[in-house]
Order: sequence, then structure tokens, then C-alpha cells
Amino acid sequence: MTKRVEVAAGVIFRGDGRFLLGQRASDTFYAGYWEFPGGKVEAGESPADALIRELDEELGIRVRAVRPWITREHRYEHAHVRLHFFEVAEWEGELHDHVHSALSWERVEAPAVGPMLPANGPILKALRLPRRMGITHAGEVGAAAQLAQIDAALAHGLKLIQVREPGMAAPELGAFSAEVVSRARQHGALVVVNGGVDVAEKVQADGVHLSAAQLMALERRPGLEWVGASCHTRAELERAAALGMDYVLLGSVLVTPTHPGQAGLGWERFAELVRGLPMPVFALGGLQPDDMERARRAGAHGIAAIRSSWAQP
Ligand SMILES: Nc1nc2c([nH]c(=O)n2[C@@H]2O[C@H](COP(=O)(O)OP(=O)(O)OP(=O)(O)O)[C@@H](O)[C@H]2O)c(=O)[nH]1
Repeated sequence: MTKRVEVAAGVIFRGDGRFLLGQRASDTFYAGYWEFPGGKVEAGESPADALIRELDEELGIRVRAVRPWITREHRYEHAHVRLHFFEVAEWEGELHDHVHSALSWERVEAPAVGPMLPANGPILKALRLPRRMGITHAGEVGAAAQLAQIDAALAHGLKLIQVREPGMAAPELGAFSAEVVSRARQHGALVVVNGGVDVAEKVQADGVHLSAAQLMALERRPGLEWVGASCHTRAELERAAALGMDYVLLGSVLVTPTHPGQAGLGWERFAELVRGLPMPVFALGGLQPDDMERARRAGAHGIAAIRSSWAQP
């Protein structure tokens, strides 16, 4: 039987948005491959404590705060590893590497070094996913007003939009989505369309967003670059993981104006539900831009919002 290994690894960002990779030394498995700093969890240690220890031993830095992010399993020839990825939120000290043959600060859009450890492909893809998702509500404000709000938000740096217009019939949804895609392209932003794979493909969106019901009925992941789904329960989250979704939305975290009588999950329950998942999770439901840190400390990749995404800054 292959041995099972728990590993903690950290994504360390610096001020210009680049993140750190290390090249494995010549006396290890996969020598020359690139990895996130980290290492094995020792008996009696939590993955977060292991990461703090490893980053001190490997890089000589003292980590003050980590955020749980994604957990993935991979079978190597030598071991079956479970990788607990964290984002390193606060650290001190100067980097002095003690274990890698080289270090490199890389851009999330396109890391230039390689090859990467085989388990890390989905992690690098997840890093490309923006932290904020704006969800449209043209059904409420009208298509022209929504497009104007999108232009303003794109100009202010929004990089991910979900077109969600349950009131539009297919032709109208197609025309509206095509408008959103053409505007987003000019800003290098991604668009996922909620409303079926056909519409998403027809308008050449970057991806498709599935409802929880569509997710539960799905047999295999559609072929678009980004496929995500809305989830409310652990069973839906597990189904999304099994089908290889690139991201999910989980909510409602707080009480929202659209569902006033419905209690929110709250951050504690949110954190419990997302623990150990292999894909990034956006927190959704009554959130404001400055809820970002709270969400990430609870294990979210970022936040998704309707109203607060389109409010004038
Ligand atoms: N640190 C780190 N390990 C990773 C990443 N991705 C990944 O698959 N791994 C795997 O997780 C394990 C990390 O263990 P390690 O770095 O403590 O140990 P190692 O393989 O160098 O061996 P050793 O400590 O026994 O000498 C290795 O099997 C490695 O291939 C990653 O991004 N960072």
C-alpha cells in the first residue's frame, strides 16, 4: 500500500501581486520541479502549525497569520499526498532559502518557471481566478443601466462577472451576454453565463455557471474553460468537487434584502462547510467589499455579490 502523507503548503504574495515558488533540490523526488514552499505535517501538528514551522525552517520567515484555501489529494509513485494549501496573510523577516535550488516570484496570470509538481496544475488555475465576482441584476435595474454599471465596475478593476438573468428568455439572454462579453474582453475580465452551456458557448463566454439543481443532475463537467456552480449544502459542495468544478459559490452567508426572512449561514458554519474542499469557494449573500478579509479567513477564495458589486465607489 502506498504511504499517505499530509502536507501543508503556502501561497506567499508580495506587494506587487507576485507569489513565491521554489525549485526542488537535486536530492529529492521530482528534482528540478517547482512547488509552493511547505512540507510534511508532523504527528500532533495541525496543517497550519506545520506550515508556520516549515516556512521558518525553509525560508527563515515568521508567519503571523494564514488563511485556509484549498485541499487537494494526489497519488504520486512514492506516496498518496493530501496537500493543505494556505495563503500566507502576514509574515515578517527576510527570505533566506535553506532547501530549494532556486526561488522565483511569479505572476498569477502566467508563471514563467517550470515544470510544476504534477499536483499543482489546479492550484495555479485557481490562483488565476479573481477574488471578486459581480453578479448581474438587469432584471431589476434594466439592461441599459446594468451595462452602464458594468462599464463603471470594469473601469474600477472588476475582473469576473456572472451573467445571471433568470427573467430573460434565451434570445434576450444571448444578446445581453454577448454585450457583457464584449465589454469584459476590453478589460481582460472573465464572464461566466448562468443559463446553460449552449448560451455560454454561443456568446464565447469564458465559462458557464450552473445552478445547484443543474449541478446535481450533471453527469460530467462541460468542456468550457471555467465551470462553476451555486451550492448551499455540503452534499452539493461534494458533488461539485467530484465533478471537477473550477469554483463554487456558497451562501447565503448573511441575511440578504432579497431573502429577508431567511437566516444566513454565518461565518462559522461557512468555514465548517468549506473545510477540505479541492476548489475555490466564493462567499455570497449580503456581503460588502470590506467583508473580503473576514471571508478569506473563513476559507473563502473571495466574495460574490449582486448589489454591492455595482454600487458606485
Ligand atoms: N511543499 C510542497 N509539496 C508539494 C507541493 N505539491 C506537491 O505535490 N507536493 C508534494 O508534497 C510532498 C512534500 O513533502 P516534502 O517537501 O516535505 O518532502 P520531500 O518530498 O522533499 O521528501 P523528504 O522530506 O522526505 O525528503 C512531496 O511528495 C511533494 O511532491 C507543493 O506545492 N509544495
